[in-house]
Amino acid sequence: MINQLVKKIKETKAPIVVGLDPMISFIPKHILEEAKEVSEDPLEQIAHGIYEYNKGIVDRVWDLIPAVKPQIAMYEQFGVPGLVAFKKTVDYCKKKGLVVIGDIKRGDIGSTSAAYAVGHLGKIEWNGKKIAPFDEDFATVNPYLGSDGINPFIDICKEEKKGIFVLVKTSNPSSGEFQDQLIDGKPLYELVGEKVAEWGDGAMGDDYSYVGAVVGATYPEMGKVLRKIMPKTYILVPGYGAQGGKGKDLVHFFNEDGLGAIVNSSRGIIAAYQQDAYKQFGEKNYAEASRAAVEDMILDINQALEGRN
Ligand SMILES: O=c1ccn([C@@H]2O[C@H](COP(=O)(O)O)[C@@H](O)[C@H]2O)c(=O)[nH]1
Repeated sequence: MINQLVKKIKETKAPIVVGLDPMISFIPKHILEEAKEVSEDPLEQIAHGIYEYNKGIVDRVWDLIPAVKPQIAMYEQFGVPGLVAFKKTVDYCKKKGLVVIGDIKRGDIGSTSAAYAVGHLGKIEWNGKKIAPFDEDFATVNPYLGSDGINPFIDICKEEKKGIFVLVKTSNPSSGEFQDQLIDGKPLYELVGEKVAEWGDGAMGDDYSYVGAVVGATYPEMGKVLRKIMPKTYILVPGYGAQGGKGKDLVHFFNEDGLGAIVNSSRGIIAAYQQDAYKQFGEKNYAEASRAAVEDMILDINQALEGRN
């Protein structure tokens, strides 16, 4: 799947991911009103609204982008109907030819990690049939439990040609509390980066590894260091837009050939119609506003990359 992701990034010339992190306050009124007709159950109404809202955005941006990143928490909060909306979103995006990164941030003791890996990236066997439960192409993984927690994901990635992005340096303000702690003079995120490169060596695609890394756009200097430590690792870079990251901060996350990183924006794209810059589109045309925001993001990042040469 890493090969497909790289191919799609080259085709679209868009090293970006649209984060599908729906919140009720983002969903236009006309969609929520319509959702009330489909069920008596409030959770099912919300889940229906989420799916229709996502579909509207995906229909207007799929041709511009290589990948989407649905954040499972935004669906899980609405219980089983929410998870059904997550799965329907994954399937719809894949039907549109998009690479799907499930932002699930899992990781546990080996046996439990194996179950997470099967559920999200692998297949179960039942009555002689193989069934892929959630079937994302990539999943985000938390490395805090060490190799035991990561290896089951890597095994499934090799079997299914899928991939993971391991949290290395996260974008949030307090990420340094643990991740920047020095161990024998080295920050923990560097040690994790070294381990990601090592895990990745055993799981190579054509040019990049199935084992990627998450490094926040809000820490560009650390991104520069980590790029060098993990030359064959694709870096998923959240923190653009709503968290303050800008194209000019991100050039060092990329390799010289302009590959090696893919930048996520969620709220900045899917709720663009609520922002001053795109308010003129209006609520009904929310998806058009998202398309304009995607075009602006691609331009911002590509101009920054061209400017460094
Ligand atoms: O370090 C990290 C890891 C993951 N995320 C996730 O990315 C999106 C960001 O959303 P925005 O609306 O673009 O801020 C969200 O799903 C986070 O859980 C991250 O932000 N930082």
